[in-house]
Amino acid sequence: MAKPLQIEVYNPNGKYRVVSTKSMPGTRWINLLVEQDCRLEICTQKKTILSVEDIISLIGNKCDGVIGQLTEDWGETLFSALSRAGGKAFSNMAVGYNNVDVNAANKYGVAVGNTPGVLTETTAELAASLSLSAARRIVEADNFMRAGLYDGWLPHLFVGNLLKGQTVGVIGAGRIGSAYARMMVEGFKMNLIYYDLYQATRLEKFVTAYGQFLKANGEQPVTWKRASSMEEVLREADVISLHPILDKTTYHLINKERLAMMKKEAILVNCSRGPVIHEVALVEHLKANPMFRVGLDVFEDEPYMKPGLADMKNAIVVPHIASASKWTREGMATLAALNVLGKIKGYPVWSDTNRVEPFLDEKSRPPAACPSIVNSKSLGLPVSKL
Ligand SMILES: NC(=O)C1=CN([C@@H]2O[C@H](COP(=O)(O)OP(=O)(O)OC[C@H]3O[C@@H](n4cnc5c(N)ncnc54)[C@H](O)[C@@H]3O)[C@@H](O)[C@H]2O)C=CC1
Ligand SMILES: O=C(O)C(=O)CO
Repeated sequence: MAKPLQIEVYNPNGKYRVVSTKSMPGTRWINLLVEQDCRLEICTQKKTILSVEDIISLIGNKCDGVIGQLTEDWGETLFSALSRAGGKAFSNMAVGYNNVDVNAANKYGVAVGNTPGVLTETTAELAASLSLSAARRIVEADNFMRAGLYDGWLPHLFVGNLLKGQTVGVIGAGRIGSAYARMMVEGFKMNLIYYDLYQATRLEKFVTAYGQFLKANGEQPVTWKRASSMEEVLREADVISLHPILDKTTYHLINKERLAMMKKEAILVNCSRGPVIHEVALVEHLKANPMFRVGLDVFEDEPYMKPGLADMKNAIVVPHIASASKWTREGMATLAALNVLGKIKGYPVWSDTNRVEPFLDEKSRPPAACPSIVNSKSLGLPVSKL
Protein backbone atom coordinates (compact mmCIF):
# COMPACT_ATOMS: atom_id res chain seq x y z
CA MET A 1 0.00 0.00 0.00
CA ALA A 2 1.20 3.53 -0.81
CA LYS A 3 2.61 5.60 2.08
CA PRO A 4 0.01 8.06 3.43
CA LEU A 5 0.57 11.70 2.47
CA GLN A 6 1.62 14.17 5.13
CA ILE A 7 -1.22 16.23 6.54
CA GLU A 8 -1.73 18.98 9.09
CA VAL A 9 -4.95 18.76 11.12
CA TYR A 10 -6.97 21.64 12.59
CA ASN A 11 -9.85 21.09 15.01
CA PRO A 12 -9.59 17.27 15.15
CA ASN A 13 -13.03 16.86 16.74
CA GLY A 14 -14.89 18.93 14.17
CA LYS A 15 -18.13 17.45 12.85
CA TYR A 16 -17.46 17.96 9.12
CA ARG A 17 -14.27 16.69 7.51
CA VAL A 18 -12.84 19.11 4.95
CA VAL A 19 -9.65 18.38 3.00
CA SER A 20 -7.47 20.98 1.32
CA THR A 21 -5.08 19.40 -1.14
CA LYS A 22 -2.58 22.24 -0.57
CA SER A 23 -1.62 24.73 2.07
CA MET A 24 -3.05 28.12 1.01
CA PRO A 25 -2.04 31.69 1.99
CA GLY A 26 -3.53 33.42 5.03
CA THR A 27 -5.32 32.06 8.08
CA ARG A 28 -8.82 33.51 7.69
CA TRP A 29 -9.97 30.58 5.56
CA ILE A 30 -8.74 28.15 8.24
CA ASN A 31 -10.47 30.07 11.04
CA LEU A 32 -13.75 30.27 9.11
CA LEU A 33 -13.84 26.50 8.65
CA VAL A 34 -12.79 25.71 12.22
CA GLU A 35 -15.35 28.13 13.74
CA GLN A 36 -18.07 26.30 11.82
CA ASP A 37 -17.26 22.90 13.28
CA CYS A 38 -15.03 21.58 10.49
CA ARG A 39 -12.10 19.26 11.02
CA LEU A 40 -9.66 20.60 8.46
CA GLU A 41 -6.92 18.44 6.96
CA ILE A 42 -4.33 20.21 4.84
CA CYS A 43 -2.02 18.12 2.70
CA THR A 44 1.55 19.26 3.39
CA GLN A 45 3.30 16.61 1.30
CA LYS A 46 6.24 18.10 -0.61
CA LYS A 47 4.93 17.25 -4.07
CA THR A 48 3.79 20.10 -6.31
CA ILE A 49 1.17 18.28 -8.36
CA LEU A 50 -0.87 15.62 -6.61
CA SER A 51 -2.03 12.63 -8.65
CA VAL A 52 -5.60 11.33 -8.73
CA GLU A 53 -4.45 8.42 -6.50
CA ASP A 54 -2.95 10.87 -3.99
CA ILE A 55 -6.23 12.77 -3.79
CA ILE A 56 -8.27 9.58 -3.46
CA SER A 57 -6.15 8.69 -0.44
CA LEU A 58 -6.73 12.15 1.03
CA ILE A 59 -10.50 11.84 0.52
CA GLY A 60 -10.55 8.51 2.38
CA ASN A 61 -13.82 6.94 3.57
CA LYS A 62 -15.50 9.98 5.01
CA CYS A 63 -15.10 13.44 3.55
CA ASP A 64 -17.63 16.28 3.39
CA GLY A 65 -15.77 18.59 1.04
CA VAL A 66 -12.48 19.24 -0.75
CA ILE A 67 -10.63 22.42 -1.69
CA GLY A 68 -8.50 21.59 -4.72
CA GLN A 69 -6.09 23.20 -7.14
CA LEU A 70 -6.06 23.94 -10.87
CA THR A 71 -3.19 21.45 -11.37
CA GLU A 72 -5.44 18.54 -10.36
CA ASP A 73 -7.56 16.41 -12.62
CA TRP A 74 -11.04 16.60 -11.15
CA GLY A 75 -13.02 14.11 -13.24
CA GLU A 76 -15.22 11.05 -12.88
CA THR A 77 -12.72 9.18 -10.66
CA LEU A 78 -12.37 11.91 -8.04
CA PHE A 79 -16.01 12.95 -7.96
CA SER A 80 -17.14 9.34 -7.56
CA ALA A 81 -14.58 8.91 -4.74
CA LEU A 82 -15.81 12.08 -3.03
CA SER A 83 -19.42 11.02 -3.41
CA ARG A 84 -18.67 7.55 -1.95
CA ALA A 85 -17.10 9.32 1.04
CA GLY A 86 -20.35 11.29 1.51
CA GLY A 87 -19.02 14.59 0.07
CA LYS A 88 -21.11 16.98 -1.95
CA ALA A 89 -18.79 20.01 -2.05
CA PHE A 90 -15.68 20.83 -4.06
CA SER A 91 -14.03 24.14 -4.84
CA ASN A 92 -11.12 24.97 -7.08
CA MET A 93 -8.85 27.65 -5.64
CA ALA A 94 -9.00 29.41 -9.03
CA VAL A 95 -11.48 31.21 -11.21
CA GLY A 96 -10.68 29.00 -14.21
CA TYR A 97 -12.03 25.47 -13.88
CA ASN A 98 -10.98 23.78 -17.12
CA ASN A 99 -9.36 21.09 -14.91
CA VAL A 100 -12.82 20.12 -13.65
CA ASP A 101 -15.28 17.87 -15.46
CA VAL A 102 -18.46 19.64 -14.39
CA ASN A 103 -20.68 16.98 -16.00
CA ALA A 104 -19.04 14.34 -13.80
CA ALA A 105 -19.62 16.54 -10.75
CA ASN A 106 -23.29 16.96 -11.76
CA LYS A 107 -23.64 13.19 -12.08
CA TYR A 108 -22.59 12.78 -8.43
CA GLY A 109 -24.47 15.86 -7.22
CA VAL A 110 -21.24 17.61 -6.20
CA ALA A 111 -21.23 21.42 -6.17
CA VAL A 112 -18.20 22.94 -7.96
CA GLY A 113 -16.96 26.26 -6.64
CA ASN A 114 -14.51 28.73 -8.15
CA THR A 115 -13.05 32.07 -7.03
CA PRO A 116 -14.05 34.91 -9.40
CA GLY A 117 -13.47 38.63 -8.94
CA VAL A 118 -10.82 38.60 -6.22
CA LEU A 119 -8.08 38.03 -8.79
CA THR A 120 -9.32 40.34 -11.55
CA GLU A 121 -7.09 43.36 -10.91
CA THR A 122 -4.06 41.33 -9.84
CA THR A 123 -4.16 39.21 -12.99
CA ALA A 124 -4.77 42.24 -15.21
CA GLU A 125 -1.78 43.96 -13.56
CA LEU A 126 0.49 41.06 -14.51
CA ALA A 127 -0.80 41.16 -18.10
CA ALA A 128 -0.05 44.90 -18.13
CA SER A 129 3.42 44.23 -16.66
CA LEU A 130 4.17 41.66 -19.36
CA SER A 131 2.92 44.09 -22.03
CA LEU A 132 5.26 46.82 -20.76
CA SER A 133 8.18 44.46 -20.23
CA ALA A 134 7.82 43.16 -23.78
CA ALA A 135 7.37 46.63 -25.27
CA ARG A 136 10.46 47.99 -23.52
CA ARG A 137 12.49 44.74 -23.61
CA ILE A 138 13.06 44.90 -19.87
CA VAL A 139 14.07 41.27 -19.34
CA GLU A 140 16.55 41.30 -22.23
CA ALA A 141 18.04 44.55 -20.93
CA ASP A 142 18.26 43.19 -17.37
CA ASN A 143 20.09 40.06 -18.60
CA PHE A 144 22.44 42.27 -20.62
CA MET A 145 23.34 44.35 -17.55
CA ARG A 146 23.93 41.30 -15.35
CA ALA A 147 26.12 39.74 -18.02
CA GLY A 148 28.41 42.79 -17.74
CA LEU A 149 27.78 43.78 -21.36
CA TYR A 150 26.81 47.41 -20.76
CA ASP A 151 29.67 49.68 -21.76
CA GLY A 152 27.80 52.95 -22.27
CA TRP A 153 24.67 54.62 -23.66
CA LEU A 154 24.01 54.02 -27.34
CA PRO A 155 21.27 55.39 -29.63
CA HIS A 156 20.19 51.89 -30.71
CA LEU A 157 20.46 50.10 -27.40
CA PHE A 158 17.26 48.11 -26.60
CA VAL A 159 14.97 50.29 -28.64
CA GLY A 160 11.40 49.11 -28.12
CA ASN A 161 7.81 50.27 -28.76
CA LEU A 162 5.98 53.35 -27.49
CA LEU A 163 2.50 52.33 -26.32
CA LYS A 164 0.83 55.75 -26.26
CA GLY A 165 -1.46 56.20 -29.26
CA GLN A 166 -1.08 52.54 -30.34
CA THR A 167 -3.91 50.01 -30.32
CA VAL A 168 -4.42 47.45 -27.59
CA GLY A 169 -6.39 44.35 -28.56
CA VAL A 170 -8.21 42.22 -26.01
CA ILE A 171 -9.59 38.78 -26.79
CA GLY A 172 -12.06 37.80 -24.08
CA ALA A 173 -13.24 41.05 -22.51
CA GLY A 174 -14.74 39.54 -19.36
CA ARG A 175 -13.70 40.56 -15.84
CA ILE A 176 -9.92 40.32 -16.34
CA GLY A 177 -9.84 41.33 -20.01
CA SER A 178 -11.89 44.45 -19.25
CA ALA A 179 -9.70 45.38 -16.25
CA TYR A 180 -6.58 44.99 -18.42
CA ALA A 181 -8.14 47.06 -21.21
CA ARG A 182 -8.90 49.87 -18.76
CA MET A 183 -5.32 49.84 -17.44
CA MET A 184 -3.84 50.10 -20.93
CA VAL A 185 -6.33 52.72 -22.14
CA GLU A 186 -6.23 54.86 -19.01
CA GLY A 187 -2.56 54.34 -18.14
CA PHE A 188 -1.02 54.54 -21.59
CA LYS A 189 -3.73 56.24 -23.66
CA MET A 190 -4.01 53.35 -26.08
CA ASN A 191 -7.00 52.87 -28.36
CA LEU A 192 -8.98 49.68 -27.77
CA ILE A 193 -10.19 46.96 -30.08
CA TYR A 194 -11.76 43.90 -28.47
CA TYR A 195 -13.40 40.64 -29.39
CA ASP A 196 -15.78 38.76 -27.15
CA LEU A 197 -18.92 36.73 -27.69
CA TYR A 198 -20.75 39.35 -25.62
CA GLN A 199 -20.73 43.13 -25.69
CA ALA A 200 -18.57 44.68 -22.93
CA THR A 201 -20.94 47.60 -22.34
CA ARG A 202 -19.32 48.91 -19.15
CA LEU A 203 -15.90 48.88 -20.77
CA GLU A 204 -17.19 50.72 -23.84
CA LYS A 205 -18.81 53.37 -21.62
CA PHE A 206 -15.59 53.80 -19.68
CA VAL A 207 -13.44 54.32 -22.78
CA THR A 208 -16.00 56.72 -24.26
CA ALA A 209 -16.06 58.80 -21.06
CA TYR A 210 -12.27 58.76 -20.77
CA GLY A 211 -11.94 59.85 -24.39
CA GLN A 212 -14.30 62.76 -23.71
CA PHE A 213 -12.28 63.69 -20.63
CA LEU A 214 -9.02 63.73 -22.62
CA LYS A 215 -10.63 65.78 -25.39
CA ALA A 216 -11.98 68.32 -22.89
CA ASN A 217 -8.41 68.67 -21.63
CA GLY A 218 -7.03 69.34 -25.08
CA GLU A 219 -5.54 65.85 -25.49
CA GLN A 220 -6.00 63.28 -28.23
CA PRO A 221 -9.07 61.20 -27.23
CA VAL A 222 -8.85 57.41 -26.97
CA THR A 223 -11.27 55.27 -29.00
CA TRP A 224 -12.82 51.80 -28.80
CA LYS A 225 -14.12 49.28 -31.29
CA ARG A 226 -15.87 45.97 -30.81
CA ALA A 227 -14.45 43.74 -33.55
CA SER A 228 -16.80 41.47 -35.44
CA SER A 229 -14.12 38.76 -35.63
CA MET A 230 -11.03 37.80 -33.73
CA GLU A 231 -9.00 38.16 -36.91
CA GLU A 232 -9.86 41.87 -37.01
CA VAL A 233 -8.20 42.29 -33.61
CA LEU A 234 -5.15 40.31 -34.71
CA ARG A 235 -4.67 42.43 -37.84
CA GLU A 236 -5.22 45.84 -36.21
CA ALA A 237 -3.74 45.71 -32.71
CA ASP A 238 -0.16 46.46 -31.69
CA VAL A 239 -0.46 44.70 -28.34
CA ILE A 240 -2.86 41.76 -27.92
CA SER A 241 -3.75 40.19 -24.61
CA LEU A 242 -5.68 36.91 -24.30
CA HIS A 243 -8.26 36.58 -21.52
CA PRO A 244 -10.90 34.05 -22.55
CA ILE A 245 -11.81 30.94 -20.63
CA LEU A 246 -10.26 27.70 -21.95
CA ASP A 247 -12.83 25.49 -23.63
CA LYS A 248 -13.32 23.80 -27.01
CA THR A 249 -13.90 27.17 -28.71
CA THR A 250 -10.65 28.71 -27.45
CA TYR A 251 -8.27 25.72 -27.68
CA HIS A 252 -5.41 26.74 -30.05
CA LEU A 253 -7.25 29.96 -30.80
CA ILE A 254 -3.85 31.42 -31.70
CA ASN A 255 -2.34 29.10 -34.31
CA LYS A 256 0.13 29.40 -37.18
CA GLU A 257 -2.36 31.07 -39.55
CA ARG A 258 -3.53 33.60 -36.97
CA LEU A 259 0.00 34.43 -35.85
CA ALA A 260 0.77 35.25 -39.48
CA MET A 261 -2.09 37.80 -39.48
CA MET A 262 -0.51 39.82 -36.69
CA LYS A 263 1.80 42.78 -37.24
CA LYS A 264 5.47 41.81 -37.50
CA GLU A 265 6.31 43.93 -34.43
CA ALA A 266 3.20 43.04 -32.42
CA ILE A 267 3.25 41.98 -28.79
CA LEU A 268 1.18 38.99 -27.65
CA VAL A 269 0.41 38.40 -23.97
CA ASN A 270 -1.20 35.31 -22.48
CA CYS A 271 -2.42 35.21 -18.88
CA SER A 272 -5.40 32.95 -19.62
CA ARG A 273 -4.53 29.27 -20.17
CA GLY A 274 -1.59 27.81 -22.10
CA PRO A 275 -3.56 25.75 -24.65
CA VAL A 276 -5.22 28.93 -25.99
CA ILE A 277 -1.95 29.27 -27.97
CA HIS A 278 -0.49 26.56 -30.22
CA GLU A 279 2.89 26.81 -28.52
CA VAL A 280 4.91 24.95 -31.18
CA ALA A 281 3.60 27.35 -33.84
CA LEU A 282 4.44 30.26 -31.54
CA VAL A 283 8.07 29.14 -31.18
CA GLU A 284 8.39 28.96 -34.99
CA HIS A 285 6.82 32.42 -35.32
CA LEU A 286 9.19 33.90 -32.72
CA LYS A 287 12.17 32.44 -34.58
CA ALA A 288 11.04 33.83 -37.91
CA ASN A 289 10.03 37.26 -36.55
CA PRO A 290 12.61 38.58 -34.08
CA MET A 291 10.71 41.84 -33.54
CA PHE A 292 7.53 39.99 -32.57
CA ARG A 293 7.43 39.63 -28.79
CA VAL A 294 5.43 37.58 -26.29
CA GLY A 295 4.80 37.69 -22.57
CA LEU A 296 3.61 34.33 -21.26
CA ASP A 297 2.32 33.43 -17.81
CA VAL A 298 0.81 30.12 -18.89
CA PHE A 299 2.01 27.22 -21.06
CA GLU A 300 0.46 24.45 -23.05
CA ASP A 301 1.92 21.56 -21.00
CA GLU A 302 2.60 23.16 -17.63
CA PRO A 303 5.04 22.99 -15.97
CA TYR A 304 6.94 22.40 -19.24
CA MET A 305 7.66 24.72 -22.15
CA LYS A 306 7.73 23.52 -25.74
CA PRO A 307 11.26 22.98 -27.09
CA GLY A 308 12.97 26.18 -28.14
CA LEU A 309 10.76 28.63 -26.23
CA ALA A 310 13.23 29.15 -23.38
CA ASP A 311 15.94 30.12 -25.91
CA MET A 312 13.91 32.90 -27.49
CA LYS A 313 15.06 36.39 -26.48
CA ASN A 314 11.77 37.81 -27.76
CA ALA A 315 9.79 35.77 -25.20
CA ILE A 316 9.24 36.67 -21.55
CA VAL A 317 8.17 33.67 -19.51
CA VAL A 318 6.91 33.60 -15.92
CA PRO A 319 5.54 30.60 -13.97
CA HIS A 320 1.73 31.09 -13.80
CA ILE A 321 1.92 33.89 -11.24
CA ALA A 322 -0.71 36.27 -12.62
CA SER A 323 -2.91 36.02 -9.51
CA ALA A 324 0.03 35.97 -7.10
CA SER A 325 -0.54 39.02 -4.89
CA LYS A 326 -0.93 38.41 -1.16
CA TRP A 327 -4.39 39.98 -0.97
CA THR A 328 -5.65 38.02 -3.93
CA ARG A 329 -4.26 34.64 -2.93
CA GLU A 330 -5.66 35.01 0.61
CA GLY A 331 -8.99 36.05 -0.90
CA MET A 332 -9.00 33.07 -3.26
CA ALA A 333 -8.42 30.76 -0.28
CA THR A 334 -11.31 32.41 1.58
CA LEU A 335 -13.73 32.12 -1.35
CA ALA A 336 -12.78 28.49 -1.98
CA ALA A 337 -13.25 27.61 1.71
CA LEU A 338 -16.59 29.44 1.86
CA ASN A 339 -17.84 27.62 -1.25
CA VAL A 340 -17.19 24.29 0.44
CA LEU A 341 -18.44 25.40 3.86
CA GLY A 342 -21.58 26.97 2.39
CA LYS A 343 -22.53 23.78 0.56
CA ILE A 344 -21.87 21.63 3.64
CA LYS A 345 -24.07 23.96 5.71
CA GLY A 346 -26.81 23.97 3.07
CA TYR A 347 -26.50 27.71 2.38
CA PRO A 348 -27.90 29.10 -0.89
CA VAL A 349 -25.60 30.37 -3.64
CA TRP A 350 -24.68 34.05 -3.86
CA SER A 351 -26.70 35.83 -6.53
CA ASP A 352 -23.94 37.85 -8.19
CA THR A 353 -20.55 36.19 -8.62
CA ASN A 354 -19.12 39.47 -9.90
CA ARG A 355 -19.70 41.00 -6.44
CA VAL A 356 -17.80 38.87 -3.95
CA GLU A 357 -16.48 41.72 -1.74
CA PRO A 358 -18.81 40.95 1.21
CA PHE A 359 -17.03 37.60 1.61
CA LEU A 360 -13.62 39.24 1.72
CA ASP A 361 -14.21 41.88 4.36
CA GLU A 362 -12.09 40.69 7.28
CA LYS A 363 -13.93 42.92 9.75
CA SER A 364 -17.32 41.28 9.36
CA ARG A 365 -18.77 37.81 9.19
CA PRO A 366 -19.18 36.55 5.64
CA PRO A 367 -22.74 36.20 4.28
CA ALA A 368 -24.38 32.80 4.81
CA ALA A 369 -24.02 31.82 1.15
CA CYS A 370 -21.68 30.02 -1.25
CA PRO A 371 -19.78 32.79 -3.11
CA SER A 372 -19.59 31.06 -6.51
CA ILE A 373 -20.87 27.64 -7.55
CA VAL A 374 -20.51 27.08 -11.29
CA ASN A 375 -23.01 24.21 -11.55
CA SER A 376 -25.64 25.70 -9.22
CA LYS A 377 -28.31 25.72 -11.96
CA SER A 378 -27.66 22.11 -12.99
CA LEU A 379 -27.93 21.04 -9.34
CA GLY A 380 -31.00 23.24 -8.76
CA LEU A 381 -29.39 24.98 -5.77
CA PRO A 382 -31.36 27.84 -4.21
CA VAL A 383 -30.17 31.43 -4.75
CA SER A 384 -29.48 33.72 -1.80
CA LYS A 385 -31.81 36.67 -1.25
CA LEU A 386 -29.06 38.65 0.49
N1 LIG B 1 -2.83 33.16 -15.35
C1 LIG B 1 -3.53 33.17 -14.23
O1 LIG B 1 -3.00 33.05 -13.12
C2 LIG B 1 -4.99 33.38 -14.29
C3 LIG B 1 -5.70 32.93 -15.37
N2 LIG B 1 -7.06 33.13 -15.42
C4 LIG B 1 -7.78 32.67 -16.61
O2 LIG B 1 -8.51 33.79 -17.12
C5 LIG B 1 -9.79 33.33 -17.51
C6 LIG B 1 -10.77 34.48 -17.54
O3 LIG B 1 -11.12 34.89 -16.23
P1 LIG B 1 -12.27 35.99 -15.97
O4 LIG B 1 -11.98 37.22 -16.76
O5 LIG B 1 -12.49 36.10 -14.53
O6 LIG B 1 -13.49 35.24 -16.66
P2 LIG B 1 -14.76 35.86 -17.38
O7 LIG B 1 -15.72 34.73 -17.52
O8 LIG B 1 -15.19 37.11 -16.72
O9 LIG B 1 -14.19 36.25 -18.84
C7 LIG B 1 -13.98 35.33 -19.87
C8 LIG B 1 -14.46 35.99 -21.15
O10 LIG B 1 -14.10 35.17 -22.26
C9 LIG B 1 -15.14 35.26 -23.20
N3 LIG B 1 -15.08 34.16 -24.15
C10 LIG B 1 -15.48 32.88 -23.97
N4 LIG B 1 -15.29 32.19 -25.11
C11 LIG B 1 -14.74 33.06 -26.00
C12 LIG B 1 -14.32 32.94 -27.37
N5 LIG B 1 -14.44 31.79 -28.02
N6 LIG B 1 -13.82 34.03 -27.97
C13 LIG B 1 -13.73 35.21 -27.30
N7 LIG B 1 -14.11 35.39 -26.03
C14 LIG B 1 -14.61 34.31 -25.40
C15 LIG B 1 -16.41 35.25 -22.36
O11 LIG B 1 -17.52 35.74 -23.06
C16 LIG B 1 -15.99 36.16 -21.20
O12 LIG B 1 -16.33 37.51 -21.43
C17 LIG B 1 -10.11 32.22 -16.50
O13 LIG B 1 -11.08 31.31 -16.99
C18 LIG B 1 -8.76 31.57 -16.28
O14 LIG B 1 -8.60 30.49 -17.17
C19 LIG B 1 -7.70 33.77 -14.42
C20 LIG B 1 -7.05 34.22 -13.32
C21 LIG B 1 -5.61 34.05 -13.15
O1 LIG C 1 -7.56 31.48 -11.02
C1 LIG C 1 -7.07 30.95 -12.02
O2 LIG C 1 -7.77 30.55 -12.96
C2 LIG C 1 -5.61 30.82 -12.11
O3 LIG C 1 -5.08 30.49 -13.12
C3 LIG C 1 -4.78 31.08 -10.92
O4 LIG C 1 -5.15 32.18 -10.26
